[in-house]
Amino acid sequence: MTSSQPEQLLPAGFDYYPAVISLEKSIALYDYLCEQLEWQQPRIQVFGKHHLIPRMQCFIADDGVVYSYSKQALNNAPWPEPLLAMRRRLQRTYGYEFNALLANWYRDGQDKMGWHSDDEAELGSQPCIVSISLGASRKFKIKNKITGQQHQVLLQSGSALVMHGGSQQLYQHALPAQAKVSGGRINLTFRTVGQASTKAYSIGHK
Ligand SMILES: O=C(O)CCC(=O)C(=O)O
Ligand SMILES: [Fe+2]
Repeated sequence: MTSSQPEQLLPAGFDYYPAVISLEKSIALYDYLCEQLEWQQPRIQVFGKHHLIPRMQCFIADDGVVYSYSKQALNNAPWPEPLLAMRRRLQRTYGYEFNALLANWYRDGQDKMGWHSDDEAELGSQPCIVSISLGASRKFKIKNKITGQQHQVLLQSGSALVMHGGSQQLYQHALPAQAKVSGGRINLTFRTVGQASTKAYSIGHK
């Protein structure tokens, strides 16, 4: 795990590290997680209509961590050993303790995530979220909530994007569809979720 300076010029609170895992390991982990995680595709309600979310997901968390998705509590999946090892490395590198991990699987370029901030109360006011990318490279967009100014970074396999400080208060982010991308991508977002709150994390994650 590198502790060198982040590469691309992004707004304060977004740090991109292109190669925290070797390409070979990142692809091996992608294949392992595709097969081993219990992927789900929950429904959400947007403007009164029910939709399947446009990606697969799996929520992994310590016992006692409560997470709801559109008012339905999700079961916490257990940590597979390779992700426990990764959590230990990330905790050492970034100095945060993570008790939860939302894994997103974008099966191809049609799968996506809409504009949102990870600003729910149970994440705290200035959360640190470490986002690891495995598989196909995808564009990640960042938008200033007040000025609308946008930034973009290509998230490559084996990279880490660390969101911290005011990144959720001041900006939204999204993973747009990219019709020409045929390969799949898994994204691992390590988080610290408050133990006491039962508020939904993912409302608005269209
Ligand atoms: O797939 C990504 O890189 C973004 C995931 C994300 O924003 C989230 O899980 O909240
Ligand atoms: Fe997010």
